[in-house]
Amino acid sequence: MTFLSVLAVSIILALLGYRYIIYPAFLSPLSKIPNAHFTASFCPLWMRWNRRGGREGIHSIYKAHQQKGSIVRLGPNEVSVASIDGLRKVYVGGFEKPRWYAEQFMHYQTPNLVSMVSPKEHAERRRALSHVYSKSYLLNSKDMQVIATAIIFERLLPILEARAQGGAPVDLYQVNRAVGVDFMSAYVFGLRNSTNTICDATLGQELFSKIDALLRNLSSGQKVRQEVEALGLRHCQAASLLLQQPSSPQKDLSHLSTEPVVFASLQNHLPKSQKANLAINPGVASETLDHFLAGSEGTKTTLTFLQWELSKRLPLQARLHKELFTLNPPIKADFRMQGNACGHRESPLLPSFQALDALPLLDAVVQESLRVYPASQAPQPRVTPPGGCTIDQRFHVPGGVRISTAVFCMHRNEDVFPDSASWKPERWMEEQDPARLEEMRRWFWAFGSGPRTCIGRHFVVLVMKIMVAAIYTNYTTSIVDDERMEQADTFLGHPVGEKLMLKLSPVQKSL
Ligand code: HEM
Repeated sequence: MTFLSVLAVSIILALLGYRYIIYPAFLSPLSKIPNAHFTASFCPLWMRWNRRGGREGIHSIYKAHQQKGSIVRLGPNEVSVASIDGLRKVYVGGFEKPRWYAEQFMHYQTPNLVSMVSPKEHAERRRALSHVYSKSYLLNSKDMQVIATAIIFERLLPILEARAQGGAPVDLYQVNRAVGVDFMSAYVFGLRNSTNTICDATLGQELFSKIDALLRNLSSGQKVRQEVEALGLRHCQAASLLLQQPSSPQKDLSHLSTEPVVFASLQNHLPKSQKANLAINPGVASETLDHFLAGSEGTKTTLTFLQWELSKRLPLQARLHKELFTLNPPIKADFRMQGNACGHRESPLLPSFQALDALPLLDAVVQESLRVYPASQAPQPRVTPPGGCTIDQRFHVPGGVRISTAVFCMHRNEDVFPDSASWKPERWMEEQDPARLEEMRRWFWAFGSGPRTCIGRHFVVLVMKIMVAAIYTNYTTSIVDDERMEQADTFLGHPVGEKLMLKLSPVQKSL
């Protein structure tokens, strides 16, 4: 080897050393940020190891925050923040999402709210949907009343009642998932076009195994994607037909029907030229399919953990039951069973959603379940803008860096939520200091914040409250089998055992 080639190799090695070790570890502005692991400043392998097999590495990130503060460096070009200032800068500030979202959440090769990158396109879509997902709209929605009446009295309670009478345990994880997707599909596509996975368990199994394969990137992903997209398109076509029919007054439950609320709102916001087109608009198809999938995934995790925690506390169930009986009318399952569990009958009315929403213990139970067991505990990544940003008034993060907050790290802050891993609904009711309560609310981040906050948040909270009220007005629950009830370290953190067997006992007998 000649002197010149040795010199050339040495220069190249020195440049590489500077580029990949010296600069990122000692000279980059990121070098001032504490490293989550001693290799994090120059090597991405630590986080890659933590993320192996689809994991999120959330416990390692949390531990790093506990030891090193509210901002930590996860890799040469990646940081995690867990502070109010961080949330304000990154999420309220509207930093862009990385391409990962588009790859993961696009349907029909067309973006939807979750996967949209362009802020203008995103703002237009939000405008089309904000109204029908707003709290005031949902709490006053006749469609939602009809949907809830049909699902609770026609589908859910007959099945639960049959199980409670027969003493057979119920897998609440499967029930919650079915309730979530049936509610969502009814609100999006109209009650007549909704799935009925509560009553049709075979349909449910088939649908949920496809959704799991799609969302968990199993090898069958491409074929399954086509099948799920075809299903979404069929729902859209049915919703489109429903919109074209003249509406008729509702006489009894067997003829119940509702608007395809979300589908209609999207159609109404299409430009005139596209409205006349009979083919389903791909943007509408992509958006509605995404909500359909969120409906299946969103409610099941938090609700299942909520029921698990309540099942360990009989006195709390008794308090909740008492509160639920103040509703007028209470959601009672006192109907005559007729042959098949899903048969039609004269139905009692539900209480108003405003009254349901105002119940303090119910609210605290749902809020605490969303705090300890949110559907996704994972980091929500963004990319810093070209000028970068300064976090906590101390740390400058340059442009083009992957930056994220994980709800797990916000909700497990011991200074804000003492004994943070414990499920204590009382903390939302018994805190006497308004400043501390306000602080808890500021750190509560189950639905994200800023322009990309969850559009379905008021919808899922309402569905969860209806569901908890329907069950705990009528039954007490106790655990039969809760094997592996810990939350998976994946983007969607379902219970690892994917089941929760509970015994339902009619409430009068046990309280
Ligand atoms: C308990 C259940 C749910 C939880 C905990 C939850 C949580 C979240 C979070 C944290 C985000 C923000 C993600 C980010 O910042 O990148 C989000 C976004 C979103 N969620 Fe939910 N979600 C739930 C259920 C639902 C449901 C049922 C829907 C159906 C409508 C839905 C629709 C969406 C959409 C469309 C976005 C994207 C919003 C945007 O980028 O503008 N979510 N959700």
